Amino acid sequence: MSATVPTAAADDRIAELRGQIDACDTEIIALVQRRLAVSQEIGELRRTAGGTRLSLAREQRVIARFQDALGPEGAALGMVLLRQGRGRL
Ligand SMILES: C=C(O[C@@H]1C=C(C(=O)O)C=C[C@H]1O)C(=O)O
Repeated sequence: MSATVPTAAADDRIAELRGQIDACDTEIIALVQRRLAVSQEIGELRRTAGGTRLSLAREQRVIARFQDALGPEGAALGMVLLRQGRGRL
C-alpha cells in the first residue's frame, strides 16, 4: 500500500522546505560576498608587496577541497568562486 500525501499537505511542506532553501541561499550569498572581499584583500596585499596576484598552488588546494567534499560539481563550484575573485587578469 503506497501512502499518498494529500495535495494541500504536500504544498504546505514544499512551501516550508522552500523557506529553508531560501535561508540557505541567503547564507551562501553572504558567505560568497565575504569570501570575495577576503580574497581581494589578499590579492591586494600580495600585489603591493610586489608578488603575483594569484597563487596557482593555493588554488589547486582550494579546488581539491571542494572536489573531496562535493565531487566533480564541487570542483566546478570552487572554480566559479576562484574566477569571481580574479576580476580582470
Ligand atoms: C586569496 C588568495 O589569492 C588568490 C585567490 C584565491 C582564492 O580566492 O581562494 C586563491 C589563490 C590565489 O590565486 C590566496 O592566495 O589565498
